[in-house]
Amino acid sequence: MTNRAPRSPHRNEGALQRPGTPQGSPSPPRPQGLLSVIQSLQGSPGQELRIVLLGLDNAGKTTLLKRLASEEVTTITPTQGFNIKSVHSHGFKLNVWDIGGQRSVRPYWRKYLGSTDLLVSAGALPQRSPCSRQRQGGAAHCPFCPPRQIYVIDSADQKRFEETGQV
Ligand SMILES: Nc1nc2c(ncn2[C@@H]2O[C@H](COP(=O)(O)OP(=O)(O)OP(=O)(O)O)[C@@H](O)[C@H]2O)c(=O)[nH]1
Ligand SMILES: [Mg+2]
Repeated sequence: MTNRAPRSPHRNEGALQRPGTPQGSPSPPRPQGLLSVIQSLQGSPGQELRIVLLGLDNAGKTTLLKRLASEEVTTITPTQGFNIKSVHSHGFKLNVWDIGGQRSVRPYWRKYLGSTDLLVSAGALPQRSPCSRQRQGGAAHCPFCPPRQIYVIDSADQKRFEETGQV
């Protein structure tokens, strides 16, 4: 049994900010959920998409992955490396990579980010992480992993996950 740190405050830290939203200004109404973003992506033949879940430890990535795969979420331990699941949803084959967020794993994040269709950021990413610059303005492109879309999970998403189990 692994001792977990208390829930970290970073779960929702910055999560209300969409990419490029200036700090301090009110968030604009969120026009679409994660499913809508997935549906907006034109996948390869067979509508196969590579989705990477990235975020600090304890942000809820593995929980989200399990919910996507309609699995029980009672036994969740910190992810040491990564988990991958293929989920069929709404005509898409979603290859979802859940990357561990602990500090010891973060140096390896960029190795998982090549050819990514959709990066789902669970809460704020550290300033020096591969994709953090994209979230801060949209102009600077990460040389390692230009995903086609970035979606930042916000508190409304968290609430919806908890209440309905839907993305
Ligand atoms: N209240 C609440 N708790 C959640 C939610 N999602 C996950 N949790 C809990 O938060 C804890 C951490 O969730 P994980 O899914 O393991 O977090 P993670 O981002 O995968 O963490 P690492 O694998 O360490 O990077 C678990 O105890 C979950 O039950 C959520 O939406 N709401
Ligand atoms: Mg995990």
